[in-house]
Amino acid sequence: MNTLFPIFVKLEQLQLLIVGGGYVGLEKLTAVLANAPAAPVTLVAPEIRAEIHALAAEHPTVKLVQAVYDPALLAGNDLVIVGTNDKAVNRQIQADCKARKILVNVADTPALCDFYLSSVVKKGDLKIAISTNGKSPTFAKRFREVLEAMLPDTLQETLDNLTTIRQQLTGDFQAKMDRLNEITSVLKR
Ligand SMILES: C[C@@]1(CC(=O)O)C2=NC(=C\c3[nH]c(c(CCC(=O)O)c3CC(=O)O)Cc3[nH]c(c(CC(=O)O)c3CCC(=O)O)/C=C3\N/C(=C\2)[C@@H](CCC(=O)O)[C@]3(C)CC(=O)O)/[C@H]1CCC(=O)O
Ligand SMILES: NC(=O)c1ccc[n+]([C@@H]2O[C@H](COP(=O)([O-])OP(=O)(O)OC[C@H]3O[C@@H](n4cnc5c(N)ncnc54)[C@H](O)[C@@H]3O)[C@@H](O)[C@H]2O)c1
Repeated sequence: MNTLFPIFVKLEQLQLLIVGGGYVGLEKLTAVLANAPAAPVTLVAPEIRAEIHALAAEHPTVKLVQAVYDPALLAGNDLVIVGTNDKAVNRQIQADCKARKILVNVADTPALCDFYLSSVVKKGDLKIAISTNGKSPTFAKRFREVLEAMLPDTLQETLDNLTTIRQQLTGDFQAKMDRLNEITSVLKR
């Protein structure tokens, strides 16, 4: 059974620390910025890939710290993503986060993660997060591609129209809900 509970997080209002500046650090930073380009992110590692430096140059809220992990770096962070190539370091960071009640993702060890990153389908304001419960990230990626190809480009127009209707509807809560359910029922056909 997949017991993961999906939520949509406002990263602009939170402090994220990424530990590791290799391929995994790059993959996770790219995923974060693709969704939340103005998220405050600190990435720490003694060696940081050139692509990460390029991303930081484009995103003023990204701060790079060229250093080995130190627990003092956790202060003030709400979320931590760990992706160093040293399993013992990854485990230590996870323990340090748990001691401070900071939510942590250890990219190469699902059992140590408080949360997983998901594969994200985007069409205008619509966002669909996909998880396979950690069973196959590659399936999640492929299924994202399938859904992206399926969704019409007119979707944003539909959402904009529904927003206008939502704002203009009068009556009590129940009456508004009935009307919105009626209007959107065409989507089921
Ligand atoms: C969705 C996505 C989001 C993102 O990262 O942005 C994501 N992984 C993606 C891609 C991807 N990751 C890997 C491959 C190589 C092929 C393969 O292994 O399948 C590919 C495919 C590729 O890159 O093409 C390797 C890998 N990943 C994990 C492990 C460890 C393990 O399983 O033990 C290993 C082995 C490492 C090793 O062998 O050393 C673990 C996790 N990866 C997750 C998310 C979480 C579960 C999500 C879920 O519930 O499905 C979880 C548990 C934790 C986390 O990372 O949050 C993103 C697709 C984005 C997109 O394109 O849409
Ligand atoms: N979840 C995923 O999506 C996923 C995908 C591929 C690989 N992995 C796993 O993640 C790990 C990292 O892979 P990679 O390809 O990014 O490795 P990499 O060699 O490209 O990068 C490792 C990074 O960790 C940093 N580092 C090492 N010790 C550190 C320390 N004490 N403090 C801070 N930073 C430190 C290095 O400076 C470097 O930036 C591997 O164990 C790999 O198996 C996970």
